[in-house]
Amino acid sequence: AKLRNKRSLPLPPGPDQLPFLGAALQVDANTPWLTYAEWAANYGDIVSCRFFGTQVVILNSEKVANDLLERCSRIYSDRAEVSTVAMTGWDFDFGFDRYGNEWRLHRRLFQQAFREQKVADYRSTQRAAAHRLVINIDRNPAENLWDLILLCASSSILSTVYGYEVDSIDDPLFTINDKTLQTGFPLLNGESSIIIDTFPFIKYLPTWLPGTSIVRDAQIAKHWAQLFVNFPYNFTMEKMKSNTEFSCALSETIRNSEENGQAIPVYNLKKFAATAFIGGAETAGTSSVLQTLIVALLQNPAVQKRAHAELWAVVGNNRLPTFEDRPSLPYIDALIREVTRWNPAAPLGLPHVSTEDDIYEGYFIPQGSIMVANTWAMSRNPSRYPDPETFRPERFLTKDGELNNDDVRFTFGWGRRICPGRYSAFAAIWIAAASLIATYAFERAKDEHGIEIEPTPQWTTGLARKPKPVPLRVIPRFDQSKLEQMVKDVNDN
Ligand code: HEM
Repeated sequence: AKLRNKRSLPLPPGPDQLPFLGAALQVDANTPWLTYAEWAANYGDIVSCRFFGTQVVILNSEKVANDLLERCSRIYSDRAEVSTVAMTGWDFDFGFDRYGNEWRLHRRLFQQAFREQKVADYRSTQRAAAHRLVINIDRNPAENLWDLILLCASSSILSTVYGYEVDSIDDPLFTINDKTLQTGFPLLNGESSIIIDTFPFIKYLPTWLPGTSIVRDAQIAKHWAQLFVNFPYNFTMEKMKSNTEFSCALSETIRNSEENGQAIPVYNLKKFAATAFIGGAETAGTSSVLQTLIVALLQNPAVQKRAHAELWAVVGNNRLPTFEDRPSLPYIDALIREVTRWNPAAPLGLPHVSTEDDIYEGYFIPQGSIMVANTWAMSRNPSRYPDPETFRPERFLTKDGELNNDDVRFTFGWGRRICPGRYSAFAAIWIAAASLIATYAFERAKDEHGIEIEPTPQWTTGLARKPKPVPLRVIPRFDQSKLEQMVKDVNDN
């Protein structure tokens, strides 16, 4: 009887539905978060709709997302079955795992390696990657900046996880990383998955038939995904054999588990490590935040000036910033928080799925609902962030210039699924940002008439939102030998 009562309650309000398609045609596929924000204005903080057969619930405020995904995390921590994930070999990423014991094991391994107290161990690695970035910028044309940032993010995480050192864009692992993202990522969106779910027989057709391009593309993506998982893993195994002192997050995990007498299967070890690699290198991660930072600096010269002035006052002109300077540089932290708020790297987070029927504020939320937290709408909440489109790091400072306690946690997800890489991510981003701003000025490019070109990037769409490269000029603040000397000084100390 109780169940019947529940089911007689209304679903949360939402837009009109078409038979079969539901509300699918009303959503702007490039910027769904904007459509959802419009619905929020019409229907409120919790909106329901159907896409094809699937029940979707969109959470537009931090309060509602907290009430459900955080406080009732026990029943809101599953993920959707996205058929293209396995087809592309991207099931190496446990972020896509269904809620259950296997996910729990991966999550536990990950948290041991990336918990808040542990990530201080990775500082020298993160610093080395940031220094390599500023040296590489000196030696490369400005057009390469986006690649060099990706290289910095990948090399930092590769060194942390696998003890693998990448120095240049020519490293084979950098190519594998790049190809994995380029071939896999476009197929992981809802559209490709819906095509396969709606017409599952496509999977079984010979790939030369027209209409099977998704299947063909998925085979290529899978090839790269397998290299992505196996190549660095095999590297670490070889190193561990030849050098008993060799240490990285993966080797530590293996040695700890052997000491506890609970050896972990290779499949799970590979997945734990590859998930850290993909999270650290790209998806929503470090590189897209740094690229967005560059766009923000170009668009807001006064912000760049203030950030550099703070660095100059604290660090001076004879050395590079280090993690020890961090407490004295609150504006740099405020700047990074503002970057993640202003253009959240994952505007709709990563959807959760509910595993039981539930009731919230008189509305029925059926089991199996896809729960989408609209991070974008939360970042535009005018009562918390007045004039939300304006880029203003001061939002995160108190009157006395200290960091306030808004740590933009909502940009990292919710409950049991909250991003477990967030401490490591913020540290890696911090040292890279401080090093970049201390050593270079980023200025707008000029056209042939000497007129500045507006730095308005195109943004990628899909799960992760990041800016495509913008034209710019990169002006060194030090000559090359001085820069190299300062890098050397840090390493010698
Ligand atoms: C600023 C950079 C980053 C942002 C904004 C970010 C954001 C997110 C978000 C929104 C989620 C989904 C959470 C949810 O389901 O509620 C997530 C999940 C995840 N992130 Fe991050 N992330 C970042 C960096 C990283 C890094 C550097 C790593 C790895 C070292 C990482 C590893 C993961 C993993 C493993 C998950 C899946 C967790 C699970 O499903 O249990 N992330 N991240």
